[in-house]
Amino acid sequence: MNDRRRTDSPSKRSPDKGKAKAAAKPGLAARQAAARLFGAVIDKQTSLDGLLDPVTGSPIYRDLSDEDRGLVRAILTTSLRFLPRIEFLLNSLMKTPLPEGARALQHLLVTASAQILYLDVPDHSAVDLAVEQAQADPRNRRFAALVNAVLRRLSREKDSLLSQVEGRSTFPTWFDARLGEAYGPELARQIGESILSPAAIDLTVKDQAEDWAQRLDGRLLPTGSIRLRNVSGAITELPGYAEGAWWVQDAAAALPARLFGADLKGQRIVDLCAAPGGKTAQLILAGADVTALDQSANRLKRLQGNLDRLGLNAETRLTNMEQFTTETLFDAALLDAPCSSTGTIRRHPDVLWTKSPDEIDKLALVQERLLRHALTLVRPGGIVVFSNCSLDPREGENMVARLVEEGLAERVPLSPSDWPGLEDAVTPLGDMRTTPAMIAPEDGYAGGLDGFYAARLRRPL
Ligand SMILES: C[S@@+](CC[C@H](N)C(=O)[O-])C[C@H]1O[C@@H](n2cnc3c(N)ncnc32)[C@H](O)[C@@H]1O
Repeated sequence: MNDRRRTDSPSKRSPDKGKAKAAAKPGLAARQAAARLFGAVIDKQTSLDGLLDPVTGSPIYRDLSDEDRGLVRAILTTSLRFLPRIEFLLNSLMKTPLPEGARALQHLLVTASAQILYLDVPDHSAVDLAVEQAQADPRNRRFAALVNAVLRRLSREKDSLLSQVEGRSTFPTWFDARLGEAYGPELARQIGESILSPAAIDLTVKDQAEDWAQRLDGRLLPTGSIRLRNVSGAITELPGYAEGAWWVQDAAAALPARLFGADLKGQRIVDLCAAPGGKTAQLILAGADVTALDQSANRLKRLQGNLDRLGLNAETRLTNMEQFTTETLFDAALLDAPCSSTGTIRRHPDVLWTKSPDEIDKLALVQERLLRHALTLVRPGGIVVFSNCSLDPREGENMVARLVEEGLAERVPLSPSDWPGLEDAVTPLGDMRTTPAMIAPEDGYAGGLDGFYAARLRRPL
């Protein structure tokens, strides 16, 4: 339920206005901001969404004009999408590696290279501004000539350099290894390619999906979601938004709630990690009586706002689900657990640079704990759907296998024939596994799905 429009396209550049007073030259403030924010992602593992939040984000970003914000967003997402390729090329152009601690210089070079290689920014302007940027920073001043030489060469030899890195992995080495191990080299390669372009915007509609697809010039996907073409303007201005006819939800994110079945009338379902509420809304619409929990007050407020707009009701509870107990056990529970989010790399290309393998292993343990608790909240025979947006089986398949083996949960397998157009997403054991390589592009609509895992489990009788 992300109502804000995100774009990777650089806005037309214009002189920095108003707040960017420090800028000596038009466009310089945006480049300086891009390099510093890139450093915050790469060196301090700060999330890009957090940094670029228009209200609570970094002042470095918030102080920019709207147009510069668009440019900075484009530079950052592009730098992150193509980082290993950019670094490879930069290394190949330098006679000696940069000094170990020269992080600000590295960030400057990467963000300038992203503009030259992949963005619609005139090369000479990207080079000139990068040199000026180096001169304005005492840490980088002595490298200004190097910046000039390397970027000019990058610009001159762009075509041949780009062909050198075509097909080269865009992931950190550790993630490449994990993907290869989980999916095999070919699928891992396809998932790698998927990160190079931004994800499409998908909508879940309350009803009349075909009509809405027509009205919004969207493509009705086999998942039931509507995929939009390039949206120009705010998503909130589209027909149906104000009246609460639909909400933004990746097509894969709309699948886990469907594992309970289409008609949930009379069922009491607890949505344990509910905010911002996309899946809660689906469960309510299917007829369930929903209790929605989240431990974040801000996010629960967003969930309530979203449900209000959609005209839907749920009982909401601000609580850590691990401390939540109930006298009357629920018929079913959805646990859409906090995870590494590696399935959302097309939308969040910072994820792989802000998460480490150790963190993923720790998150898998948290999810296992949450799932064990979720199973105690439903009646014997009750269903628990576990889901997350990770591509790593440690957080999904492997963890669920342990609980099934222990006898704490029984799998209620999905049948591929119940998922027309998504048969490949049903695993041999009957779980749902989507990847960004699924759903081919068609008629100008982008392809791809977020990487999601979902298992339908039953509490044994
Ligand atoms: C992946 S998001 C859920 C997305 C949501 N199901 C949807 O479809 O819109 C995970 C949510 O779990 C919440 N969360 C994480 N740990 C929790 C816990 N122990 N108890 C309750 N909520 C938790 C987070 O605040 C976050 O909102």
